[in-house]
Amino acid sequence: MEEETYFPDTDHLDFSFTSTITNKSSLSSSARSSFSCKESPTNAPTLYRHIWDPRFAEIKAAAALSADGNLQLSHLKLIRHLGTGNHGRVFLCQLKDHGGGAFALKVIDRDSLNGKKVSHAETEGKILTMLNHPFLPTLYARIEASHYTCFLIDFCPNGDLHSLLRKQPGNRFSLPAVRFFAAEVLVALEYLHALGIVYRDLKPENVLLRDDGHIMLSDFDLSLVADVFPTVNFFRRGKRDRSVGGGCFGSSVGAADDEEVVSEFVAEPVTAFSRSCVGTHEYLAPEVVSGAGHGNSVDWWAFGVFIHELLYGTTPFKGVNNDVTLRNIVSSSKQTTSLHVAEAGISEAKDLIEKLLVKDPSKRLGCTLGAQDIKRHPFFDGVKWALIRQYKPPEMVGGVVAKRVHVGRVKRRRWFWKGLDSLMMRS
Ligand SMILES: Nc1ncnc2c1ncn2[C@@H]1O[C@H](COP(=O)(O)OP(=O)(O)OP(=O)(O)O)[C@@H](O)[C@H]1O
Repeated sequence: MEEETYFPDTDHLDFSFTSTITNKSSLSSSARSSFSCKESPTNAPTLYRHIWDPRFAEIKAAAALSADGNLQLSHLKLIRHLGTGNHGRVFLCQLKDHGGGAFALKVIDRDSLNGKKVSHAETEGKILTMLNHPFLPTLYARIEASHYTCFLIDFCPNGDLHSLLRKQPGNRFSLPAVRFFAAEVLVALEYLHALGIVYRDLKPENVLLRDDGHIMLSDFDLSLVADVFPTVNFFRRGKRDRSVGGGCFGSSVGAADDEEVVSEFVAEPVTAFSRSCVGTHEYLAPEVVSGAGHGNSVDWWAFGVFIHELLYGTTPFKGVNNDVTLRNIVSSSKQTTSLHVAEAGISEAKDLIEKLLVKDPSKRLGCTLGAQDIKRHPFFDGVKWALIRQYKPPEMVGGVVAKRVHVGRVKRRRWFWKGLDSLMMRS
């Protein structure tokens, strides 16, 4: 790796956090909306983890004041509206009397949802309770109040990757920045798959940026929850790859002169199966478009489209309208981009994209051996996966700036749901 990349040697790692402030203009709903034709059934238990997280202590202190010991809407102060999605609105908020920490409150008005959307909202609630990962939202509380279901999660003050991409020269990120974001998304997808969750809606709009510039994947309403049957696989690798392989899940079990056999833990939701037509047109995998049925493979396809978009500023199959886009995705002709990027590492990036955008899911990188197979690709050479949380996020136009968000100074806005308003006032 070159010295200026965002994956420096351990000795030069910047362990300090980049404090940042909101990029307000980017907190709008996306132009490329997701769609779905079918949904997954689910329930939604509530559980809390991260007991070491001081925000849980603040929430516990606030909740202790209520009769039932649960956090109520009245414990929260809404600061401003952050955005509106298909299922509800998201607000910036903080606890009224305990500390100044910022949260995002996703408010779903159940009365306004039809059957399919109710199920999507339940799926999202179920998945949020399962997550415990730095690149995924933490569910601090689920609040049921009247016909509202509310999820209290981490606030991401730096907008989303799509908005940030549009601010860059040429609407594209530098290759080291692409590697940084792709690596973090890969780790998040690996974790989701290990839990049996097929994400199904990867796109830059759903990759939010935390205050420290690291990512948070959001929006799980289209996800599919399936069983995982972890396996241990054996494969041969060249000895030069030794530092890249299985990390804490892999170990070497045999060796030749220049090759060794390595065992590797693979946890992919390989039994996940759905015929639902869900996702965002430009990101749909061919098996989704053709209705042949799909599983975990769709996320690895979308990962290829995602890297392409970050690198070239456009998705590879985009047509003049959605129908043409879908035709391009399933057409047998090989898609190549005519866009030219001359940067060190571009041939590795192109190779990775090609291996992810293989139309046959059984031959697509990642579909059999999971994320580890993708981590081993030369595009990610030099990435120290175990230290990924410590890498310094890239500095770029319109990106994070060195100032921590202070919710107390954000101008308070009127919001529109009078019912919600009155619930917030009740003690
Ligand atoms: N945790 C968060 N921190 C900051 N802003 C957020 C957060 N979650 C959501 N937002 C903002 O609120 C908007 C609405 O988010 P939401 O998840 O409800 O819908 P969406 O991303 O548009 O997708 P969908 O409609 O498919 O659910 C997003 O576009 C984003 O800008």
